[in-house]
Amino acid sequence: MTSGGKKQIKVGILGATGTVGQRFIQLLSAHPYFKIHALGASSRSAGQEYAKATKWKLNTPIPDEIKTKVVQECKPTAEGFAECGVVFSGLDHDVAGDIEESFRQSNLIIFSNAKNYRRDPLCPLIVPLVNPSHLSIIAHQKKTLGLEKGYIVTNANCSTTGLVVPLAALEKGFGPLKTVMVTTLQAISGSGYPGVPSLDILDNVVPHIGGEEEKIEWETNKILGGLNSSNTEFDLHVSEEGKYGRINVSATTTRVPVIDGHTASVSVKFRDSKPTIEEIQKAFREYRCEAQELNVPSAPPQAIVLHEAPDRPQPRLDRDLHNGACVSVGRVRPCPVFDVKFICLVDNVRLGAATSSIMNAEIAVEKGLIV
Ligand SMILES: NC(=O)C1=CN([C@@H]2O[C@H](COP(=O)(O)OP(=O)(O)OC[C@H]3O[C@@H](n4cnc5c(N)ncnc54)[C@H](OP(=O)(O)O)[C@@H]3O)[C@@H](O)[C@H]2O)C=CC1
Ligand SMILES: N[C@@H](CC(=O)OP(=O)(O)O)C(=O)O
Repeated sequence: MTSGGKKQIKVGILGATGTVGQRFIQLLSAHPYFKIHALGASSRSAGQEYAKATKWKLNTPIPDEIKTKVVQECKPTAEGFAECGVVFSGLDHDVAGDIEESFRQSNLIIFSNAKNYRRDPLCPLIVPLVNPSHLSIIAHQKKTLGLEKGYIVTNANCSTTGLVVPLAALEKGFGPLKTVMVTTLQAISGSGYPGVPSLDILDNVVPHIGGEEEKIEWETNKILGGLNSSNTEFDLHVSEEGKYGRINVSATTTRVPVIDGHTASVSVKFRDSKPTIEEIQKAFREYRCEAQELNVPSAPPQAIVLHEAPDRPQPRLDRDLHNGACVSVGRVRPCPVFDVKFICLVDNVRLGAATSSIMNAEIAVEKGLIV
């Protein structure tokens, strides 16, 4: 089948019944490059029609052609997966490691939301509005593992995703950063379904999300860092020549009674420069990235939407901008301790998860890594 003159690639979705899986289905149900071919979830869901297996929570209906599709077990040999040109994973991290590896070993291409392979030295950790150049390590991943076709690409933790886009704009405009302090206010949907009990989150703020702070502190440096000249090793933001060093990132993460949309309060110190607030606002406004240059279908017209009003961004008002594929930034102001501080907002299930995986795969198609 073709769409817009291009042959559509059959795709599978692992964890198709979950919070991220549902977004995959919504976003892929009318996609110009990809056509949903196989759905996988746990043995609790396998063998059932999708509409019966899932607790659909989105405000658009389950696409008709998906409703009656039978959910498979997450095995590369299960019906449909072998023909898939890409397999998207929204699997729980407890099971993602082994399942994604079994798909890779079967020479399938995985774009994963789970944390399991983000720190793997062979796997790119890609925020599509920041570092798709890291896809260049794929040849090395396949060669090292002796695989002709299979590989794994990961996308970042959802809060990290919202943070690194404005940080990338700052580094692009004014050179390396030295220190970042970030405090998040994270939506309930970030913990999947059914997630945080209502008696814990209503009328409350929970000042702890297990493992989240360490992920933000570590992932930021892999994403904003580079690859060596032979495309075989990530520098984790430490350049050989000493031009830049690891960014010190300190994160505090909290859960708040918002359904979708992670907000973060960020303070930044530059390593060498001292731009004005107007120059920083201009850098945010004018930030452009490779996904936009390649004009892939999910790339937002603006990677960063800069809000002028003093009470924006807000999750309820701003998370749907550009179909949840951009980062909103506002309240850019001087920081009396560091150099600048601002607020950012990301839709945690779209750009923070499913949209990033899809955009990464679109970029991989454009780079000839998926055929
Ligand atoms: N929600 C978010 O904002 C974000 C989530 N992520 C990551 O994405 C992944 C999915 O998260 P989310 O959608 O929120 O989680 P959910 O809990 O909502 O969904 C989990 C999915 O994993 C499946 N699953 C669970 N156990 C097994 C198993 N043993 N074998 C096969 N499938 C299994 C579930 O199937 P079943 O319905 O049959 O139980 C379900 O489809 C996680 O790794 C998460 O960390 C990343 C960024 C943001
Ligand atoms: N921990 C995130 C969501 C998530 O699953 O993150 P990760 O993919 O990094 O495990 C949240 O609670 O909002």
